Amino acid sequence: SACSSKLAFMHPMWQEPLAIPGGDRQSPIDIVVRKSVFDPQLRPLKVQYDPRTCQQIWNNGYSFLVEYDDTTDKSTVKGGPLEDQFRLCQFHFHWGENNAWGSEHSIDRRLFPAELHLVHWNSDKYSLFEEAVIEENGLAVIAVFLKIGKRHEGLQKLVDALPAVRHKDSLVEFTKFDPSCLLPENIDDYWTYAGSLTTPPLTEAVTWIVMKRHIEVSHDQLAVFRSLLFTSAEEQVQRSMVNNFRVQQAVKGRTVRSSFT
Ligand SMILES: NS(=O)(=O)c1ncc[nH]1
Ligand SMILES: [Zn+2]
Repeated sequence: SACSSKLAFMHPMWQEPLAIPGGDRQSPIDIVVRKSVFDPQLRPLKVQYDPRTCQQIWNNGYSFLVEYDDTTDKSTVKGGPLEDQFRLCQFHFHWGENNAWGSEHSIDRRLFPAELHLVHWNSDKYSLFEEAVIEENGLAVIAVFLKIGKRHEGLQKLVDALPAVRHKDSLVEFTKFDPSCLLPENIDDYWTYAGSLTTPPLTEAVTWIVMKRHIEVSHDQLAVFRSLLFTSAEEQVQRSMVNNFRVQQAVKGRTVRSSFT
């Protein structure tokens, strides 16, 4: 699927572009729990992923992306804060050089060692990711925090494939992976807010759905993430792919809603 290959992940992200589109609903943010507002109208999230739509993993010089076939409505999310049905196009992670930081969002300033993003686009309204990426209600990203703990058996298949995409622009076939194994058992408790992509084009098209419950991965599994490189095989100087998160952005007038009290 072209859902993310066309998105130029400029890096390092810390060279923030001068002009940001709109600029009043940027991501990521710190979620201040006591300022979030419980919304009883938020429905449970309905996630339906088909592992047969899993296609490949590639290193785009910013993160590694697991890409899904998004030409049909086989892997979708709806419900929750979403009015429409959204198609999964890819998932990726953000992580730190150590376990003290790495996530893009934080909860009352608490950072996690890593954060999973499952990226979906509004297939009720648009026919391509590229169309949806510039529209206000075009995208929905589910974020899940990772904590260091017991080994995540479902993640291991992905970890084992990472050495094959060590360098920027490397790609391998990767199939039959069900990303619902990366969701916490309880997906009914989440925060949601209107935000943006955290990598270029930084468009303000995202309904963020940040899970309250985290998942656990082992120290060794996360160490393999850190063995990836930002740089391509040809480059003289190799740079470890770590700290690939964006600086947090101002909340401005936004309200973060919670699906739980
Ligand atoms: N990190 S993010 O999920 O906001 C994203 N997905 C595609 C481009 N940027
Ligand atoms: Zn992301």
